[in-house]
Amino acid sequence: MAKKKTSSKRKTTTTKKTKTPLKQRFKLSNQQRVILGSFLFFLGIALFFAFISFFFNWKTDQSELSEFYNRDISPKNWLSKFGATVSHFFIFNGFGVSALVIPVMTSLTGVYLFFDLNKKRLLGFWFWGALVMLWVSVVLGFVEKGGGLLAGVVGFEINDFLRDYIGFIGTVLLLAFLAIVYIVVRLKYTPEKISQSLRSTQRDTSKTTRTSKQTSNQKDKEDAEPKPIIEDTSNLVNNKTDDVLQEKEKKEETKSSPDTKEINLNPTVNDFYADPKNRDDEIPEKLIIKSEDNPEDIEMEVETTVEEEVVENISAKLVKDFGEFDPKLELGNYKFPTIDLLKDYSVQTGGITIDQGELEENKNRIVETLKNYKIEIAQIKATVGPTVTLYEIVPEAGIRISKIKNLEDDIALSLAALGIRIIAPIPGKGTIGIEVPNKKSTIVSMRSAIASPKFQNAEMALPLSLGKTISNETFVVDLAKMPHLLMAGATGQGKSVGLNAILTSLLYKKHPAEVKFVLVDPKKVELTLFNKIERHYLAKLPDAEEAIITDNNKVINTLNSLCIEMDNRYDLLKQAMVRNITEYNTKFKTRKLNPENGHRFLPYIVLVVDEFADLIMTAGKEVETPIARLAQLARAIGIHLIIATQRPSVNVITGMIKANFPARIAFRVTSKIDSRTILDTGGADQLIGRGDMLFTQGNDIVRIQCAFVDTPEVERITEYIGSQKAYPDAHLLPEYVGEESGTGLDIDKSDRDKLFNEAAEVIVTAQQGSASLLQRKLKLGYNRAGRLIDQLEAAGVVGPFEGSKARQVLVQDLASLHQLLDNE
Ligand SMILES: Nc1ncnc2c1ncn2[C@@H]1O[C@H](COP(=O)(O)OP(=O)(O)OP(=O)(O)O)[C@@H](O)[C@H]1O
Repeated sequence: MAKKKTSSKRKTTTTKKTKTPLKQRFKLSNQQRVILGSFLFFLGIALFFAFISFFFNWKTDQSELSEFYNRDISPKNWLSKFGATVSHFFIFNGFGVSALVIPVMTSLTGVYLFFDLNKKRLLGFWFWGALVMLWVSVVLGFVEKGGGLLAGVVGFEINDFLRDYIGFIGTVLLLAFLAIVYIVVRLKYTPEKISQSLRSTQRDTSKTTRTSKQTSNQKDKEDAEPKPIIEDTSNLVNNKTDDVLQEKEKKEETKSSPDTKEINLNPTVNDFYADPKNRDDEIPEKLIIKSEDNPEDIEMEVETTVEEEVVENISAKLVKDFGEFDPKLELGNYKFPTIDLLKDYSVQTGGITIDQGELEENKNRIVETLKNYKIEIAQIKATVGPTVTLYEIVPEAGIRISKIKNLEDDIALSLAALGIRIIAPIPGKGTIGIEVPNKKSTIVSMRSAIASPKFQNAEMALPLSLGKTISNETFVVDLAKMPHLLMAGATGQGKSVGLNAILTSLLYKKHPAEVKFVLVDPKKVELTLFNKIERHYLAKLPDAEEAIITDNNKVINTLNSLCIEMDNRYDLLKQAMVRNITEYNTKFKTRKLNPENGHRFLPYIVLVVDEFADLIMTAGKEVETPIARLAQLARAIGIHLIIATQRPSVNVITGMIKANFPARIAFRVTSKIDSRTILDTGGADQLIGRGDMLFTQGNDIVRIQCAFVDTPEVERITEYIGSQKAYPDAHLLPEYVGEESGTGLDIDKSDRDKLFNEAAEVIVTAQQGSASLLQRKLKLGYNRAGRLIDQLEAAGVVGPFEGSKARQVLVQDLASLHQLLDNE
């Protein structure tokens, strides 16, 4: 038993193993194909001549067949002994006259192999050819007496056999039946088609007599339909009708094979136009439409155009083979932080409680205060938020809103409460809003902000869950749309918590492959917790030890490096012919961009600067320029800036910065002026602090209670992420060689880099003096490219360093460059 089992097992494995190699073994190389093809073609011709001459010489040659090895005897067959023997075998002993099919098929096989045409079609030819040959020889068996030239032995014997068993009539009927089967299956002729074709032939003949124009004999054959007729001048003329039908039948198969051209014998005009559309991989064909109904018989020549082969085909194939590129694959097992890492503060504070007494009291005070100013109220409505309650007032008819607006400060004073803000009117509504702080404020936990469906279902590039609005709705915005955010607020009002809330939002929603943070923390303590996720989420300069930047000098390098990254990304976008990072990444994911050409998946980069004022004070323009440049240009390529400052004074938030940061968050500030600097309007000075903030994205101002995330929570999250498998290093930004690291202009000619001349040519040709260009073109590291640029400067090819801008190229063209270098 056991033995049997093993043997059967072995059997199955061997068959499995041999299946593919066998197929491969029969796969001919191009050379072999051409050789075998031409051999078969000529063999077919030889056989044809041998067969033909056999009909004349068979009697004399037959007696000499037994003397095959005797060289003195030479048969009369045109192909001598070979011809006589083979013909005798196929014609006399085989199929008689119909054996002529064999040389035809042999030559045809040669042609198919030579041109590497559709093999399935060829097999069809062989199959039907063999059947026709057999059928004809059996039919000829009726007239053959005792085997011979007409039916051959095979035909005669089969005929004889059939007659013995089913008689003469039976044999005739059987053969007739087989003929019908052939016509229907192979030629696809039905009685209607035949009669139609007959009718059209009649009409055609009468027309031919009427007009002497139509003389082509071929037309009769082809005009199978009274509908518009398509004549494929390149193909059809020489095709037999059955070839054509065969092709139609195999339409599906031939579509994929560029060597066959299909034609519909029974086409409608739609078919005609649809066909070329579907076949973008074919050679152009000239088609002529002749309209039967048109008495003048106008010929229209239609040239089908060939669509260029598009790159998409390759990418589609790549996507089919490997699937879409998944940037997350490297950290495929990465787990997003869980919601339970965040604290639920509602347990502590008990959520928002509506104190009816407080509401009533406030209402009365508002009504009374307004009465003092002779403002009658028609209606009042309260919305209780986490920190403030909004009283919406509809004044009596005839009271001008501007009057209330002017009395804003007096009303606030009369209500005698800190944090009162009057919105007159509430945008989009005809009402006036008075925000009064709640006696007992509620903490909006980051947990609730993250868990809210609004955030969870947000389909945004960089969703931020900032907190809750006055009507208790979670406020979610897309940083990518802002596209940069300016944050200001006096010390202790919730800025750092706000930054943490922003970073936490992104950590909960974005995979490490999708977003990278560049963190600048001059205070050195606020963002240190994020060090733990350096190899997951942070980006840094190649030579930086710590990813979080605390040193102001390094900030300048990082900002300039980001500018280089921005330029590089723009170059990539340009090459990919897309307008923004989303389109670029989509194209990259669908494998339409080749990584070998420098293309890569681009993660979003979020630059967070805590304490911008400090930076501006110490570095001034050096910081302002790259920041402004990034703010102006970086939106399309996925670099977004979040800048926080304690001092929203005009020398910190300059006009240039302000103009490029339409989205702003204001925590409580100490003066109306500060509020104006940050928001362009008052209001931030009337906030109550502790995360109470105003957010604007250019138009409306929304009051939000910022989500609260405490240090231990951030620590838990960063630990959770940090303990998982990470990338080998933080995301590396392009190297930036600052001014101070330049080697000066006294570079010795003999110290020049080997690639100096090549680099000079690249720079002069592109008329762009940038190290990153050299990096890309000559595939260099940034340091070497930087050195080359310095040497080029020393040689007078490029101008001096101009901050983040590319250096000026001082040589106009290659001829001047060569002249310059030769004269050195
Ligand atoms: N959203 C909030 N909800 C509740 N309390 C908050 C919120 N934000 C801040 N606070 C409270 O205010 C305190 C100070 O906040 P935070 O450290 O963010 O201020 P800051 O503006 O960054 O101050 P500094 O500029 O001095 O660093 C926190 O410790 C916290 O108690």
